[in-house]
Amino acid sequence: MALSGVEVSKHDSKESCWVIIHGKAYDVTEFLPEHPGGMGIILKYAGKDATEEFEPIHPPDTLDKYLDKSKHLGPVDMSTVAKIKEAEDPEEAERQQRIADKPLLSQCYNLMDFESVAKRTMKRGAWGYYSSAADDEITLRENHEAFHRIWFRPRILVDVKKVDFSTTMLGTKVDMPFYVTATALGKLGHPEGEVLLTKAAKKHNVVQMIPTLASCSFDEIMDAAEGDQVQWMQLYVNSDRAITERIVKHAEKRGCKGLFITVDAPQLGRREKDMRSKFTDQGSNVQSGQATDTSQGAARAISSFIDPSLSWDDIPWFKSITNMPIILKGVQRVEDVLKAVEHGVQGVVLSNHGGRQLDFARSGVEVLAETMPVLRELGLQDRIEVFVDGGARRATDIIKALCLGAKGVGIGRPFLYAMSAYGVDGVDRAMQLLRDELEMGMRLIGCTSVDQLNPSLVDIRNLGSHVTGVPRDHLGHKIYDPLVTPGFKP
Ligand SMILES: Cc1cc2c(cc1C)[n+](S(=O)(=O)[O-])c1c(=O)[nH]c(=O)nc-1n2C[C@H](O)[C@H](O)[C@H](O)COP(=O)(O)O
Repeated sequence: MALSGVEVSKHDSKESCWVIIHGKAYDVTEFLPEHPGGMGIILKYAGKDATEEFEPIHPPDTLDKYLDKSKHLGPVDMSTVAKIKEAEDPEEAERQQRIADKPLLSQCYNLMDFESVAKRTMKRGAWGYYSSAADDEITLRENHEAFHRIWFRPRILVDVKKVDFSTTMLGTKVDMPFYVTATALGKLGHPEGEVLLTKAAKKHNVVQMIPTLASCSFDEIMDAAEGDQVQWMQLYVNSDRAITERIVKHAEKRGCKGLFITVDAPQLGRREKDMRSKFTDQGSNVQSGQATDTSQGAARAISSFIDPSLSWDDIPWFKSITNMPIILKGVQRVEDVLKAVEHGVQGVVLSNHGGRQLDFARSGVEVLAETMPVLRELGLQDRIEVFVDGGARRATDIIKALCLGAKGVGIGRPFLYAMSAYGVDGVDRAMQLLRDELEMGMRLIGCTSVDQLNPSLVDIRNLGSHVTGVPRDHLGHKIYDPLVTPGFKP
């Protein structure tokens, strides 16, 4: 016999707290103090239907995995549940209008177009989470700016009739030299979440990296893959190593072809747009003896499990629990690339986490330019695959990175924005646009395959200089220019 909404609504306090998720009631009273996201966010939905809030943040198997079966109270007759009246929210009404007025997908001509549409159409909390970066977001901007300090030295009079930009990454043949990097909480942007990225990656034969903090469950994302589609696993290492071992072994058993251990996030960065979003749940939560300050937005709330003690000493253990290639994601200087070679891992991602961690960390592409000459000098360039991510928005950014020696380039936000604004068709178009740009870029640089891309094709003399130009002389530019100011009488 299904529970009634009235019955559930009686359990709306810390003393007795029931919530409804996907039409079933759960007694979460005892779980409240352990919830990483704090008690407040659950209590806000005590006695009510919390599905909409729950969905983007938690993989579907969360309750089965973490809530004792005795607390699963069974189905609820949803016709008896009072709909949570979202007070008429003028902002939401305007947002819906912007969605209705958004440009046609065919009017998106580059990856930044998707960002522009997503910014106007996404919910504030979701936009805040995806777009945010640490502190003053200097590194976020530098990631893309750095590509602007790399200029091409194209070759001419090369027969570029046939251009092939396929390559291999960790032994997998891919059609294009980029991959879908791990970005958490896909359902914040689209109700179907990361499985849409899986579908688009399959269509364009590029690799998808599955995030630990995906909204979809790991198995859902693996199940969404087709045929011999290759996926990698991104791992945040849990303080409870038994959980980590279980996740890694399961990923290998399911056929993941790479373990990308995130090493730049002993704790998630302070991302102020995220902190200001509605995920900021007031009140704190005592969790295994430590107060969890949930006023740090979604990022902090969902990442308290991450182990800040992770160190080089752990690498032998990882090598003992898996045969997957191990790649360190978030390496930010050549000395650590050399240590990665010493420790016998198969790859590194030169990355600052999309600027979401340490502000003023250098761009991945600048670290790449520092790294590859040293590896070549030591004859180590074939000992390790070097990937880079952060700020890549054009195929020319990808080509620049490959000229400098990258094996492939990870792309994050653009695919999230494309998915959020236009679903799987958006991601498909984004990848198609990159395909078109790659064809043109390779042709105009005078190369017919990625193995021809080399440092002589780029000028990086300015890459390492972070000096900004002379501050723009706005006054002079705009006002004190008598020759062109109409009506000015000298
Ligand atoms: C945009 C974004 C990036 C995240 C990301 C979530 C978002 C919304 N998350 S995070 O919440 O914890 O920070 C992850 C993550 O799960 N794990 C990870 O290794 N990198 C994470 N990253 C970093 C990502 O893998 C790339 O390093 C970064 O996105 C590359 O920069 P662009 O976005 O400019 O392409």
